Order: sequence, then C-alpha cells, then structure tokens
Amino acid sequence: MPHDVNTTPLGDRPYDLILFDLDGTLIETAPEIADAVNDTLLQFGYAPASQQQITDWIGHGTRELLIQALAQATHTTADAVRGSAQFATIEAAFGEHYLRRCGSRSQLYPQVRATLTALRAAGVRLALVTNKEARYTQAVLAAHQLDQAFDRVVCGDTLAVKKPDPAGIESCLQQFGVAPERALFVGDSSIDVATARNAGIAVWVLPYGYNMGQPIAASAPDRVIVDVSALLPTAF
Ligand SMILES: O=C(O)COP(=O)(O)O
Repeated sequence: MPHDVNTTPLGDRPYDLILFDLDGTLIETAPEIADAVNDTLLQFGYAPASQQQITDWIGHGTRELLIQALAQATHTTADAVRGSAQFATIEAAFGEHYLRRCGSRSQLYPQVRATLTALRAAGVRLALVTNKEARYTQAVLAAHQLDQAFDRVVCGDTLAVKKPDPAGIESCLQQFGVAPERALFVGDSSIDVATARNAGIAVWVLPYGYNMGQPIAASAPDRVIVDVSALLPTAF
C-alpha cells in the first residue's frame, strides 16, 4: 500500500534520510551524455544517435547506455557488443570523452541546490543512489559543486549490484541507523520506484526526468512532485 505522508504522524521532520537519484532528478545530464556517446560513435566511424534515443537509454548506468548505442550503430545485440574484442577500447575512449564533457552541458534542475542545503541544515541525512559509475558521478558532482552535498554516495559500481536491487538503499539505512518508514527515495524513473519498493521505503518522483520514454505516473509512486522544493519541511 502506498505510504501516505499526509496521515502518518512522523513529527516535525517526516524523514530522517532522503535518498536521491542523480540523472534526471537532480541534474539534467542527457545533453552532455549524448555529446560523449556521439563523440565516441564518430571516432569509431559509426553514425551518431539522436538526443531522444540516448535520453531513453539512461537508467541502467553509463556503460549499459554505451552498449545500447553500439548495438544500434552496429546492428547487433547488446550481448554481442559486451562480448566483442573491441569493446574495452571503445569504452576507454568513451570514458575520456565523457569526463571531458562532464559539466559542459549539464545543469541543476530548479530548487536543487537550495533544497539540499535547507534539508541538511534541518538535520536530514542526504544520500545519492545512482546507477552512474563512480568516476563519472564524481566528475558531474564536482562540476556542479555538489561533491560535499551528500552524507553518502552509492554509485552503479559501488556495490556488487545496482538499482533496482535495494542494496544501495539498505546500506544507507544501516549506515545511518534509520528505519525504512523514516526514509524517502526521490527519483525520476520506474527503476527508482522499483528500488524504493524493493527496500520498503516511500518514493516521490519528478516528472521532468528520464523514464525510458514512459510516463512516470504509470509506475505508481507515492507522489509526483513539481520540483524538489516539495521536500522542504514546510511542504510536508
Ligand atoms: O547512469 C544512468 O544510466 C542512470 O543514472 P541514475 O541512476 O542517476 O538515473
């Protein structure tokens, strides 16, 4: 049953831990991801992919996105790309392109910086749980001066599993000694909703992010919010 934030008596600070997705939730990253993917495709002689197509591949980590792009460009399957002799070389080139592009065309969504600052000042623990690999996550956060904004950052390659496995959320609950009913996940995709459900915590979503081309309301989050300022204590 959905967690009803309006009738649950959780006190002045409804959540002790708020966990955020990154791409499409806190930062619009799709334009520079597309630049890096297309830098790579062009370098290896393949046709570029469209911005919309690349945006719709976001969600399972940047490595998986690159695999999808190569599968389309070479008219083969994702498994064939993973098993190809050249993939490691292409992935290394992509890494250089993406690290160079990080911060070039990404931007924080409205209210993000002010909301994170206010939540932290209110004593709420903040975590980032993203499927983006650690070296790219750190580069994006640093480019936007968010590298000190979180009490914990769990990336796609931090643990042996990634979202929708609940291990990232559970690891944060354990680290901060927070019960599931005192934690909230904030994301933009059905992967985020499934991750929160798997961990047994509430989930609110932003409608402006990346949900693999599907309407986010269809994944039945507890709330759809206009921007992250809905998380501020006065808004609960
Ligand atoms: O890197 C991705 O594909 C997704 O990243 P996210 O989990 O922050 O949305």
